[in-house]
Amino acid sequence: MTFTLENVNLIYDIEKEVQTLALRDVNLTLSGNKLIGILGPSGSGKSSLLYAMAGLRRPTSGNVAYNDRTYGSLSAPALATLRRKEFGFVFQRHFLINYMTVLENLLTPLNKNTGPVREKALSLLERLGIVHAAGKRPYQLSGGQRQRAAIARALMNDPQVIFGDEPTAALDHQSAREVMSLLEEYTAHAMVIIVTHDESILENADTIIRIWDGSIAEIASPKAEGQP
Ligand SMILES: Nc1ncnc2c1ncn2[C@@H]1O[C@H](COP(=O)(O)OP(=O)(O)OP(=O)(O)O)[C@@H](O)[C@H]1O
Repeated sequence: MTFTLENVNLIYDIEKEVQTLALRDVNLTLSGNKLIGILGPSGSGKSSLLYAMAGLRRPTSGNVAYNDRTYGSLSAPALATLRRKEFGFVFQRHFLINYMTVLENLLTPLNKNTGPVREKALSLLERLGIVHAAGKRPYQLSGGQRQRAAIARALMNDPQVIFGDEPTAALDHQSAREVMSLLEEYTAHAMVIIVTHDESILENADTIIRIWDGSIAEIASPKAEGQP
């Protein structure tokens, strides 16, 4: 899979007196099953970049394309279908539904409760080490367990790309490391893009994009640079 961003600008509150230029003339190409980190200070535009790539925010100008599909030429329902089929999302807050069990939370996005879908959900929970919690409600889990459940839910549709917006921010160091290991493991199947303030969770990243005041300040490939 490949993302191509061309001259992307994103202005919030364009109709208001005070506007924010969150992305400034961003040009970027990303491809392959890699762990990609987006780093930068608070307010620098990290989430805006992630949401523009995920098709959750339309840029004010410029183009974003995923493979051969340019978002600007897709209708809102077509873009929503693309997101549902190809992308998985993990946020800082888990957004699990508290009155449903963990298993039901995994089944809900697919809207199916057939045998094979249940099997898949259970096997994901098994892989993520929380199958014993399948019948529990999210509020009965620890923060780390809830985040694993959120990752399992994001993996239910076999996404080609996983977008994580500060997925470890609410976790202690040990849980954050475990969640990152799971996401790193998933790069065998998909591109994983993580927004974070915390550079330490990106120690195994293939690519690190540093963003500053809405512009890309640097794109580094730490692993490649570390090789002789
Ligand atoms: N919905 C919105 N409406 C208006 N301004 C917004 C909106 N979302 C973000 N902004 C502004 O756009 C700029 C970039 O925000 P963004 O959330 O992309 O930054 P960030 O680097 O992810 O920040 P943080 O690390 O604090 O989450 C900031 O100045 C922010 O105040």
